[in-house]
Amino acid sequence: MTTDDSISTASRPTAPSPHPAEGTANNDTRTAAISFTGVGKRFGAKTVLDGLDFHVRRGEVFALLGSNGAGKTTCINILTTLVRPDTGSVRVMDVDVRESPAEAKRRFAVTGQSAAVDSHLTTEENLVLLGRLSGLSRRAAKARSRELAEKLSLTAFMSARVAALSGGMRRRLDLALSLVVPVEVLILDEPTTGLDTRSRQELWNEVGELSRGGATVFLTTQYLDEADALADRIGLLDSGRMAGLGTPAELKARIGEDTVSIRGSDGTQLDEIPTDGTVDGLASAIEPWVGRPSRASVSLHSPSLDDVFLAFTSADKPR
Ligand SMILES: Nc1ncnc2c1ncn2[C@@H]1O[C@H](COP(=O)(O)OP(=O)(O)OP(=O)(O)O)[C@@H](O)[C@H]1O
Repeated sequence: MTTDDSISTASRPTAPSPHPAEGTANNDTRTAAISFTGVGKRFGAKTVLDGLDFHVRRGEVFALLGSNGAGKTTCINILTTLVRPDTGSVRVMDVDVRESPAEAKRRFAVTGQSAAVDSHLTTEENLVLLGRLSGLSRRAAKARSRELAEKLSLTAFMSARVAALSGGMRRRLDLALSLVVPVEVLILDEPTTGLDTRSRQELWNEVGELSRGGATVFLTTQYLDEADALADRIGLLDSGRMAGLGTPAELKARIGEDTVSIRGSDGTQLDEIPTDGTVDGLASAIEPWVGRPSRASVSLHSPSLDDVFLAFTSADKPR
């Protein structure tokens, strides 16, 4: 028997039913790390965010997933006070980002948007400079730089000029820079875009460690495997609304159960039988096929996050 992680178009559920957006789960904004409440944003005639409601719990890793143009960066820009929403409100650790932007900014760090990066300086010089600009003494800034370099495997690159760093090292430096001053909420906008598999894995490990240390992590990504590997909960953004929200397991369970596929020797699908994932369930699903002369093969399919994404978002919706 083979285990098939992919799913054929024929057997993929067309849409989750019902299609609940759990944006109101944990709707007490005082206990949320981040809350979007009724957030709307238009650019010209285009509605990018359409009354968006969701909450990120304190201490969790939350991944916002969406297709190109779904509005992920717009969410980050509103959250980080770069863009004003037309309607609704966004709070970070119970601070309204519009009413008190300076106070909100002290609660979060954003990777990749550190204005202080100077590619002519070395890794260490950049880290120390940011520490000094953030009010640390020279000695404290140096100590913090070394501590972060060790944590993010940057020690061997401390004397390298940033311009000479690889993409993976540059991402790590971005992450280190955002951690110079400890914050409660870490915002990562597509943190591993363009990185190779090993660098992505290493960055995921770092994010996991930060999360275990108590930080709330809010990240956007187009990579389903990234969300699956990292996130406690995932929000699926589609046409400016939260089309689905839950743990990876909840979202997968919502679009359907495991199925057993029976195929003939020429690959034709002969039967597809829902199963509950237990050994007994599998045995009873394949029982009618045992001893048949067709030399049928059997494979088990569990819904993947790709299936979830396809079921909750639609390619033909306007973006
Ligand atoms: N300043 C702007 N002016 C006009 N349109 C904009 C502006 N910023 C974003 N948009 C539009 O809003 C939509 C959402 O963009 P956004 O960058 O938030 O999406 P995204 O989910 O981050 O996409 P991607 O994954 O491609 O980065 C897009 O259609 C984009 O063209």
